[in-house]
Amino acid sequence: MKEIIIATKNPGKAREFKRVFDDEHFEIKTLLDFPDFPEIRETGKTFEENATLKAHAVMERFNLPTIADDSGLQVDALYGRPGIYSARYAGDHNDAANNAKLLSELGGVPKEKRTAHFVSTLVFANPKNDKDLVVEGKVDGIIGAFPEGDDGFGYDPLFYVPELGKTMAQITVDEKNQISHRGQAIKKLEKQWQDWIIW
Ligand SMILES: O=c1nc[nH]c2c1ncn2[C@H]1C[C@H](O)[C@@H](COP(=O)(O)OP(=O)(O)OP(=O)(O)O)O1
Ligand SMILES: [Mg+2]
Repeated sequence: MKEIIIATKNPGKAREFKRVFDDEHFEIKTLLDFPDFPEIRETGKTFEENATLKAHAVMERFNLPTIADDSGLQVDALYGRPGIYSARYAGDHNDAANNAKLLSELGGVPKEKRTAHFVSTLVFANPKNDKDLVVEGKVDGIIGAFPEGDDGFGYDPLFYVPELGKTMAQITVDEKNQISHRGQAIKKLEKQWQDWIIW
C-alpha cells in the first residue's frame, strides 16, 4: 500500500478524495487524522500559491507524497469574488454565514446574471520529486435563490448545476466527483502522475 496525505482539514473535501483514492493501492490520510497539526496560513494570492503552501507544509512534516487542494467560488456578478477568500468570505470559516452573505450580496440579481464557477487547484508534492504537479478543474453553475439539499459542504446547497437540474448538495459524492471542479482536477492528476511519481 502506498501512503498519500491529503493536506486538508475540511471533512467534505476529505470525503471526496477518499472516495476516489482509498482502495487496494493507496492508504489515504488527511489532516483530520492529525488534529494537532498546526494551522497553515493561506497567505498566497492565487489558488496555486495557497495549494503549494499547504502541500509543502504537510510533505515536509511527514516526508510522504502529499496532495493539497485550494478551491473556491467565483461569482460573475461579484467580479469573481469570493475567489481565494471563499472560506473567509463572511469572516471566520463558517459555511452558513458564507452562504447567507452570498445570498445577501446577490439580492435582486436575476437568475440569468447569477452565473458562477467552482474552481480547484491541486498541488501534488512528492519528497522524491523536485517539481510539483499542478492541475486545475472548473465547473459552471448558477447561484440559487435559496439553499437546496443536505449533502456536500460549503456553497454546495446554493450551487445549481443546470445540466443536472440539481444543486451540488442534492447529489451523491460519486455524482459530484464525476462533474465537480475537484473531480476534474483529480482525473487530470491521475492521468499525469503515473509517469511522474517515483514512489
Ligand atoms: O466542492 C465544493 N463545494 C462547496 N464549497 C466549496 C467546494 N470547494 C470549495 N468550496 C468552498 C468552501 C470553502 O469556503 C472554500 C475553500 O477554501 P479552502 O481554503 O480551499 O479549503 P478549506 O479551508 O475549507 O480547507 P483546507 O484549506 O484545509 O483544505 O471554497
Ligand atoms: Mg483553507
